[in-house]
Amino acid sequence: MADIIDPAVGDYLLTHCTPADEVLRDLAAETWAKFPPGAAGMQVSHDEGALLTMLVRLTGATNAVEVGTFTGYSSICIARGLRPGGRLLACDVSEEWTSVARDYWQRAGLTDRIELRIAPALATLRALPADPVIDFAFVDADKTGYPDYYDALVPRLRPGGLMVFDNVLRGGRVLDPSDDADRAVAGLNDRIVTDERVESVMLPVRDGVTLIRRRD
Ligand SMILES: C[S@@+](CC[C@H](N)C(=O)[O-])C[C@H]1O[C@@H](n2cnc3c(N)ncnc32)[C@H](O)[C@@H]1O
Repeated sequence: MADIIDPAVGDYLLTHCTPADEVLRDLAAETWAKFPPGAAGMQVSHDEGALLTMLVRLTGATNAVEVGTFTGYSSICIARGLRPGGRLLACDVSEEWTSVARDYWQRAGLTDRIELRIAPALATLRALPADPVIDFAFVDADKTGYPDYYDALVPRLRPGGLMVFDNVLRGGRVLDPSDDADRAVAGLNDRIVTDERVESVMLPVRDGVTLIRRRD
């Protein structure tokens, strides 16, 4: 996905947040070595991962959900921010990609914190209890599914809980959507700002992230 800021500034950002540890560096290197750029490029960047860890910590989360795990970078960042005893439910459809994630969860000592559910994420989310008990959710999967993920997650988010949606700018194409994925994300972006259940802010981090907090 095209960066929306000057690449040189993007590189500067990468070197001005808490550095990635060896596990995350090795995971990024293995992902790029093993998969074609079109797939490897799906991985969240290091600065976005650091942002996720910080947001999870600031939320004091113990119960987190991720939609779109791939090889595991963002899941490690989320799981590391959870309070002791916290759990992350990681949703994906790919055994192949998430087998890399499993290896790195092991290396990071996070296997007791992360449960992987291989199934279409919407079915997984809809099967969760309807109670508002989720503290933190990160959505980074198929873009046409974003509106449904939002609708499944908002009622399950506790008051004060936080959701993060990735790629909300679609390389800037939300201004003039050209395909179904662009239209789905642009439509959801418009809907979120009128949803009185939540407050939100869109940040120009990489391809754009929206932070959505359920009102108290
Ligand atoms: C952009 S990647 C996620 C990147 C990941 N957050 C990371 O940091 O590496 C999108 C992932 O969503 C998964 N995905 C696509 N459609 C899905 C669906 N309907 N349900 C669950 N996962 C899906 C893909 O298999 C892929 O691993």
